Amino acid sequence: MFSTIKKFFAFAGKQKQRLQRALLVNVISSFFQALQLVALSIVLQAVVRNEVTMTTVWTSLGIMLVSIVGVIIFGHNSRMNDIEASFDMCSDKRIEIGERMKYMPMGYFNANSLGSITATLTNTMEDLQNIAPRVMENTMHGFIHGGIITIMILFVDWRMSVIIVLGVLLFLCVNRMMQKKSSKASPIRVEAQRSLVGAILEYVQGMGVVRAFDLVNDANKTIDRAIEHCENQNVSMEFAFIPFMFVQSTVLKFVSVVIIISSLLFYLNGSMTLENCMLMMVASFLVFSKIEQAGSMSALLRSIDIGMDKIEEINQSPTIDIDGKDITPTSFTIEGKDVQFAYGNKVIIQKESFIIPEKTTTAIVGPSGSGKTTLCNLIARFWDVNEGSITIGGHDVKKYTLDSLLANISMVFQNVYLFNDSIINNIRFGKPDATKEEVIEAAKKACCHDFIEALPEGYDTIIGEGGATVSGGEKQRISIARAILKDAPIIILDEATANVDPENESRLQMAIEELTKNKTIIMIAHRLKTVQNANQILVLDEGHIVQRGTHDELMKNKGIYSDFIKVREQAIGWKL
Ligand SMILES: Nc1ncnc2c1ncn2[C@@H]1O[C@H](COP(=O)(O)OP(=O)(O)OP(=O)(O)O)[C@@H](O)[C@H]1O
Repeated sequence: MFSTIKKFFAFAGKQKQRLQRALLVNVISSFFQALQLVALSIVLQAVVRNEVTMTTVWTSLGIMLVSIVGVIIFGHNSRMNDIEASFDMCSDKRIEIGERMKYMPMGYFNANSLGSITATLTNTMEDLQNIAPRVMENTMHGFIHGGIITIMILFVDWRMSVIIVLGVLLFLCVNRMMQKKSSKASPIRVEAQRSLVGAILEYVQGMGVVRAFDLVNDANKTIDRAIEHCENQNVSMEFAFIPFMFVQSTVLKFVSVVIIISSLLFYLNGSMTLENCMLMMVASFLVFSKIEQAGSMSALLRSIDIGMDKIEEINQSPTIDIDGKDITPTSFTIEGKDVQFAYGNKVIIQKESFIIPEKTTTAIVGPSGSGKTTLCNLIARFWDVNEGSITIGGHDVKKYTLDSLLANISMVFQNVYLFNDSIINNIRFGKPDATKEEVIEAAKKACCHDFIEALPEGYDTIIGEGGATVSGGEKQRISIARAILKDAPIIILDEATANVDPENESRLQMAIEELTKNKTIIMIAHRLKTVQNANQILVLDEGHIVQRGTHDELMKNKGIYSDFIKVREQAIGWKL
């Protein structure tokens, strides 16, 4: 229990001091609460000695009033600070993780981790910001309050303090057993929540497929199972705690009874005054009320503990430019030497070397799955090569910070992702400080100005998440406008025109020509014209560069390239 509290403060980062201040104020509030016992002692003393006067009434009333006002002021202040600091702590963590994610290797973001990341940044964070302050406050307040009353009782009769301390130790033993049980149940519960979020994400993302193939019932079954599993884990965790809570509570009640009986015995044998005996009877309930509350809340400590671990696990995941330097290359020639890369055990690029001279166009062609996209992703360091090296301007891409590397590269993907934001902001991703005029100029060059202007809100039109409210061709032209605005010297382009209608295709082609003027271009080429005009063609097959040269050179030799062209001429796979 105490290790989790300690961990919570370490986890709090910048908010640690505020949380500690809140705890200090909580201690003061507990002192004020304990004053009730002083007021009670005065009244009992006066009643037993038959000396009740108006002074007794006013004094005890005054103390009670001070106690209540103190508890309200300090308790309120402590709670407000605690809640505010917890919200700030979680928002700091979310921002920190968001920043870190930009520098994590792409391998981290697979389908498996998506549910886990989402669950951690939503559910777990929500739990931390909503539940953690209450659990921490109640747990700490309970023990501080109990501790203060025990110290006060020490001055009245040390024997009672010993009984209370023994009772609390017994209580802590049971609580420890509950924490152990919790340490087994909580990870399963957290995992069940992660699976549920993963299943829901998959369901929503795959909604198109679900409908197209009428899989609504099958998909529902997966979600139903995840919901049921999550529910079962929640219920079984709660059920597992109930016996411990019951025993904890019984221990405290039992110790209260021991205090009452001992007080009576001490009074009967003359070693305790009547007023102290009565005071102990009342104190026996006061001292344990908050501890009992702390005990039941502490069942949740383990979930908080695991939540913090999950968050830190993401926050401590390796980034890829830890040792990078801000490099400004003087040339943009790209060179790969003995590049080998595998996704897990599956080798995709097999010890290949290549040179892409600056301001030239290199077309990468090859069958589906041959590794074209992977090779481009290695150049932009979405992934790190396993062996060999890739350099830009003579510097290994691993030596750059990610920011200084990506400043030199614009990528236009086959699957364009637009954010749920205005069109102007989506284009500004290429250059966040661009003026509206610059954005419009880029949009004109990318042949998307006209359709944007025709939209009801023009450049301020909000695009749905993933760019759902614009067509595929329009999305691509917006992404080209982004790249034109960025004006990076290296362009990596997945020239995906296969699914675009002829009118869109010619516009897209004009946009691409504008984008690629005077740049170093690496293009996964689909159009024969592009391939024919490229300065160099790399033909990939099963991760090997099996042929390289210009179109004319490659056509002179028999091989996969000339076969491709022949097949293409029969209108399969390539566009003319
Ligand atoms: N993130 C990933 N994790 C594991 N395997 C992957 C991943 N991305 C791609 N692959 C696998 O790597 C191989 C090469 O994929 P890549 O996308 O580079 O091929 P490609 O030549 O660009 O294919 P296409 O022309 O169909 O887009 C494929 O077998 C693919 O299944």
